[in-house]
Amino acid sequence: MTTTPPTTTAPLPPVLRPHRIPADGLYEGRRILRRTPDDWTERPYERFEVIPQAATIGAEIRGLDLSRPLSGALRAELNRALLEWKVLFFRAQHLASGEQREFARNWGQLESNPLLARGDSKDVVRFDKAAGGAPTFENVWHTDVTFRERPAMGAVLQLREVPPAGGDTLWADMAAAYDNLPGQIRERIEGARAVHDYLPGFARFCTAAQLAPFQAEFPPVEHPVVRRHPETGRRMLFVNASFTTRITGLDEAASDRLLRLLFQQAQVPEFQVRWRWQAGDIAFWDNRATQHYAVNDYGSHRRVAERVAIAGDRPH
Ligand SMILES: O=C(O)CCC(=O)C(=O)O
Ligand SMILES: [Fe+2]
Repeated sequence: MTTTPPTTTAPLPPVLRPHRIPADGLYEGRRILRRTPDDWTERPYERFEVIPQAATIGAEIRGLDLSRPLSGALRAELNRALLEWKVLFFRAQHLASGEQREFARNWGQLESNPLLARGDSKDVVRFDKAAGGAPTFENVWHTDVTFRERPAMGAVLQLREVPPAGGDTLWADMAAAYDNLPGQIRERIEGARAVHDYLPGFARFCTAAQLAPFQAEFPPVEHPVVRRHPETGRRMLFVNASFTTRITGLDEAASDRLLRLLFQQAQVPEFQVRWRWQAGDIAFWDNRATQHYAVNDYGSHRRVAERVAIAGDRPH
């Protein structure tokens, strides 16, 4: 008598479904992007190659030289990829600072950063601890500048110098984090608001004297705990361990309990992508839909990163 080995027909959980990459190397948009409530479109990308790095977040884009001006069509196609993948990676671009700013300008005004910018350009933040530059937000998950009323829409980061090993960056998908919350928690946070404040996040790197001048410019602000993406309409978890200090209307203990649970949800490995940098690589992320974390595992080696951030709108 022959026995058939047991098989399972159960589908993989949604966040782990593999993407189909056809033999010609062009990714055919398997997933469907919701553009407007009545228009569900599925189109492959036409102008570049998209190599997914994880099921829902992160794609390497091949075949583009970002130092060249973008046509409207190419910008639109890249924006569609950004909305779908939330962080795009481009190898070996080696952009001059001006080129990096020009690329980012295709998405809007650059945001000046009085807290972190050093040197003459107020919109380029250079992370280089060895040279006394801005601290990186290592070991803290965060969405950039949520202590502003209008946090950045996105950011373009280039690694100028990489350590011999380590120094990766992780990004996490806040739509997946929201979608995978238990229903009763989703109900509980619907309509909830939370306070965001730069002080606790920066106090880990800066002295009180360095931070004091910015208190008037950046008073604590309130944002919704769940924000709707302005372009896709998707709901996303919008609290982060670096800047979110309190759920409005809850006492401190209840707020801490709920925030801890939400921070933990935002840090689930299945919602993440990890990029191993080479010098000259660019990462372009949708700051409305993600959090990120720079891994501090390279000892005393040098790692130099430069970032420009694109101005965003008020979360709703
Ligand atoms: O250095 C990194 O990998 C990321 C630093 C960071 O948090 C940022 O550029 O916003
Ligand atoms: Fe950041």
